[in-house]
Amino acid sequence: MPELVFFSGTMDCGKSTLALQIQHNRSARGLQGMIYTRDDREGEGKLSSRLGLATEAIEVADDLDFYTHVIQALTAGGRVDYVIADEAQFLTPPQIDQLARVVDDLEVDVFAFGITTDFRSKLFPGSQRLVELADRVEVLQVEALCWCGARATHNARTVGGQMVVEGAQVVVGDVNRPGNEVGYEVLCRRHHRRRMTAARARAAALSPEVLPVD
Ligand SMILES: Nc1ncnc2c1ncn2[C@@H]1O[C@H](COP(=O)(O)OP(=O)(O)O)[C@@H](O)[C@H]1O
Ligand SMILES: Cc1cn([C@H]2C[C@H](O)[C@@H](COP(=O)(O)O)O2)c(=O)[nH]c1=O
Repeated sequence: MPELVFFSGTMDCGKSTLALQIQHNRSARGLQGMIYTRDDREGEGKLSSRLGLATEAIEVADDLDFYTHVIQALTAGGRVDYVIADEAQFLTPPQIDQLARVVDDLEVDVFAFGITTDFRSKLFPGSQRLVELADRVEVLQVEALCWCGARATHNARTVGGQMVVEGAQVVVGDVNRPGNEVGYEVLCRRHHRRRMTAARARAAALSPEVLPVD
C-alpha cells in the first residue's frame, strides 16, 4: 500500500541524509523517483546533507502543483515509483494535499522530510498539514542533542549566539554560524523555553553570581 510518510525532526538530525539514502537504495534497484526540494542551503535545485553528499532535485515554487507535475512526467513516458520532498516545511498546505493525492490516486510512495516547528516553536504550515495527512510521522533514530546532553526537540534562531524570538518565519541558514550571523541551534524544550543557548550557558557558568560560595 503506498504511503505518505513525514520524516520529521529538528534541524541537523539527519533528514536530508536519510532522503539521500532512500533515493540511493531505490535507484540501485532500478526504481525511478522524482526528487523535490525548496530553499536548500546549498542553493537552487540541490538536496544536500551535511555529510557532504548531494543530489540534483527539482526546485519547488509556490505555484508548482505536485499532482500535475507527476502526471506530466508519466504522460511523457517516464516512470515514477516514488517521490521525495525535502525541506517540506517550506511547502504550502495545498501542495501537501497534492502529495497525498499522488499517493492515493497514482499509488506512488511519497517521502517528505522537514522540521516540524520554527524558531518560536510554532508549526510551519506545510508541516502542520503533513501531520494532519501523513499515513506515518517518523522521528529519526539518531538524536540531535542540546548542549546539556538531552535530546534536542526545538530549533532556536541565534544572532551572535543569542537566541532571538522575533523575525520572519523563513530565513534559510545553518547551525554553528559564527559571529553576528543569523544561525540556528538545536535545544531541548527546557532550554528553548529559558532561551538558554550554549553561549549563554557558558557565560552563566563563568558569572560570579552562579559560582559556589564558601
Ligand atoms: N563530520 C561529521 N561526521 C559524522 N557525522 C556528521 C558529520 N557532520 C554531520 N554529521 C551528521 O549529519 C547529521 C546532519 O545531517 P543532515 O542530513 O544534513 O541533517 P538535516 O537534513 O536533518 O538538517 C548530523 O546530525 C550528524 O549526525
Ligand atoms: C528553525 C527555522 C529554520 N529555518 C530554515 C533554516 C534551514 O535553511 C532550514 C532547515 O534546514 P535543515 O536541513 O533541517 O537543517 O529551515 C527557517 O527558515 N525558519 C526557522 O524558524
